[in-house]
Parts: sequence; structure tokens; C-alpha cells
Amino acid sequence: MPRFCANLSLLFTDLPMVERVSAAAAAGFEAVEILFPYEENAAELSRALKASRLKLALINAPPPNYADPEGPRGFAAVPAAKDRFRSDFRRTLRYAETLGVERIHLMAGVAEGADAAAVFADNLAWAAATAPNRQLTIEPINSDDMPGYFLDDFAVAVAVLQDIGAPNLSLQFDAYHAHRIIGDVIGTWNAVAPLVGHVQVADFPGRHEPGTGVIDFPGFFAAIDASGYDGWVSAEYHPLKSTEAGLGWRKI
Ligand SMILES: O=C(O)C(=O)[C@@H](O)CO
Ligand SMILES: [Mg+2]
Repeated sequence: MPRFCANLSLLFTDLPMVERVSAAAAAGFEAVEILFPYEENAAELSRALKASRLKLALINAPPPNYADPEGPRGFAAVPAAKDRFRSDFRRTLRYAETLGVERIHLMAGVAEGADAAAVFADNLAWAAATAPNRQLTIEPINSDDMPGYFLDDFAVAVAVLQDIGAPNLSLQFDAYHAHRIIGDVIGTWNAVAPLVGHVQVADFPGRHEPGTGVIDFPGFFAAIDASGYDGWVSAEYHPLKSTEAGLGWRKI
């Protein structure tokens, strides 16, 4: 079975963020991800992670959160926001240092066209060269959930990763988005697995726990194991009831 990680932005949300860390450890997770830790006290969070012996597998580069549905969805592909992307990335690196983050997800933002594609490639190459010791990811996100998001296509993600060819830049494979963008999660996984650095899971419809919808998770987990991928598979879903009541999927 893959190694599972808890997304603390979506799980254990009845607790303050720092307490979600020990709740994840008590539930048997060895790693967590936090989409946007920027409103937390980094030193306090770091102490909680150490006390629970949990790894922080992933954070997103700013913007701080998506609570505002009209708010930005990152800037990596936004031509008018090149300076913003780069200053945000430097800020992320400071958080990553304090928190011991394994991977940083670079959000593309809402953009389209040839200019956006060129700026995206340029910003990714710059980020990979600026932080050669940090692992970075990009994630195709379906445009029903995030209208106008630039990176809503696996082929575009694969092409830019292959063009840049940086060893510290990889694909973030979210099974929920793969289902919504392409439909065939296992086939898509088999096509891109060597490029993947981080995995996230949620079922469709509802974006709840694996096993609550139509995605073949036993088959997907078997495909992950067969591919030799040994990174984290993160629970990035909205629990149907309580977080604890819905964790049985880890044994399916
Ligand atoms: O939306 C997703 O899926 C993610 O993984 C996030 O990083 C975007 O907020
Ligand atoms: Mg995701």
C-alpha cells in the first residue's frame, strides 16, 4: 500500500491547525500537508510537527488561502504578476526552511494563451534554478472547480516539465482532478507516473473519502505500487462525516 499523508487544511478542521498535527499522528499518519500555512506561527507549527514526529510533505506557494472564491489562484502563469510570483516564492522558501517542508506546490493562476504559457515555463525554470535543493510541483486542476485555471491539462503539464527538465520539478497528481479532466485515472497515472513527485486523493462526486464515489481506488493504489512510486499519497478531501469516522479507506 502507498504511504498516506493527511491534508490538514481539509481534515480535522474542528481543531486549530496546531492541534490537527497531533490528531493526524494519533490517527496513524506519518506526514501531513498544509495548503496555506502562512497565517500560522511557523515556529509553533514546527514544534508541533517535531513533537509528533510528522513530516510536512507539502505546502502551496502563496496566495495565503482560497477562502475568498474571487481571490487569486497563484501567479506562476500570470504575465502581469511575474514580480509577485517571485517575491511570493522567496517568502515560501523562508517558511519551507523553518517548517522543514519536503515539497512546494507552485500554483499557476488564472490565465490563458501563449503569453501565459511562456511566463509559466520561465517562472518554473527560474524557481527550480533559484531553489535547487527544494522539490517543487505543478498540479493540473479541473476548470469546473477552478474556472480559468491555466494548468487544467495533463499534457500541458507533462510538456512543460519535459521542456524544463529540472530534477527538482515534478508533477502533483491529484486523482480527483485526473478523473474530472480525463476520466481514466489509472490510465493517466500509468502514462505520467515517472514524472510524479506527490499524489493527492479524493473521490468523485463530492470530493469526499476514497470509496464514496466512482473512482477505482483499489485499482489506483495497486497501480501506484506497481509503478514503484514511493512518495506520499495525501488525503485531500472533504470528510463526509467526521475525519476519524472516514479513515477506513486506507485499508481498501
Ligand atoms: O485544489 C487542489 O487540488 C490542490 O491540491 C490545491 O493545492 C489547490 O489549492
Ligand atoms: Mg490537489
